[in-house]
Amino acid sequence: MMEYDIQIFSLTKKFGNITAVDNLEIQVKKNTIFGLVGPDGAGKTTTMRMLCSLLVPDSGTAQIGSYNILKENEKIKQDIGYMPQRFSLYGDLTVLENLEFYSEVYQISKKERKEKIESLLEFSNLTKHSYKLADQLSGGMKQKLALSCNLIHTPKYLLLDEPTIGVDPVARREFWKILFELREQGTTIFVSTPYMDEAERCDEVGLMNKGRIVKKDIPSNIINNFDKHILCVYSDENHIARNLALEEKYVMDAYMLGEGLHIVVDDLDYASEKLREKFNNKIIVSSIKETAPSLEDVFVNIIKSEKR
Ligand SMILES: Nc1ncnc2c1ncn2[C@@H]1O[C@H](COP(=O)(O)OP(=O)(O)OP(=O)(O)O)[C@@H](O)[C@H]1O
Repeated sequence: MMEYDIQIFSLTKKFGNITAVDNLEIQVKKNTIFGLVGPDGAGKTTTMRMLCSLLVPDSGTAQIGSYNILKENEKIKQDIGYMPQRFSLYGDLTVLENLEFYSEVYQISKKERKEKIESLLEFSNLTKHSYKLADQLSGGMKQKLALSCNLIHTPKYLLLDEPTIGVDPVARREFWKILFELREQGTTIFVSTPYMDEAERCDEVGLMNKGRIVKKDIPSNIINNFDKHILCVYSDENHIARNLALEEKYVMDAYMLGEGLHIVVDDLDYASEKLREKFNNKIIVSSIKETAPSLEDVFVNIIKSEKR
């Protein structure tokens, strides 16, 4: 039996002189969640559109299950659920009517339809909202309905393009609970996300930049293999602290993350002593100490070092 459900081989797509996807190679194991993260314009959407045969690559190919995206594009569509960034729900139709509409699109037989819709409503906690108009749902509920519409034909592979963008953290967590359940049921999920807490929940995560994967591993490995130290500074004037830090040769980078200023260094003891001296009399520092790197720290550093 094949170990991988999604295999991408040297996939490339150009738009004029922009190489949106550049010789991309990714393998996604069966029954796992693969997370794609990266700055705007990295090529995530273009990759997904090629994977579900909505866009023809310039070169390279991909295999989804036993299907090749170039040769069996119609068959692939039956096995894939693809939720684009702007998935269209019909706002003036109810939750139930939206699901009925998509059952029609996917030609689900009348017999199967009722049962499938009921189970999806249940699954996504929308049963008691089924007579609400889609327009009247909260952002989180809209996304759950959109996901349900994409599950109506019981796809084996799910491609989700930033499915929780703009959704509040509690609703995002609930959305991810559904993804975990789908994984339990045997679905392989390829999801892009701008949120690092979501990236950390994936079995494997790929950082994409300028059309290429620049880092790919299980999230804990990415964090543990980071070979620099992070000093976290809390002060009354974080932007001044940042500018002062950036003047120093031994400081590789400094940026705000959450409430604190993160300063990237090689030699922790040397840097913290030097920085204390530098900040002294200029700003009030309430704390300066090492903090464990997060996935976001690692990614910020990789993307910045690529720019340099
Ligand atoms: N149809 C198109 N015509 C021309 N250029 C395009 C087209 N689609 C994408 N691009 C360009 O290709 C690059 C990759 O875009 P893509 O949308 O795949 O990135 P992304 O990582 O999904 O970013 P975002 O998170 O902002 O959607 C960008 O430079 C974009 O401007």
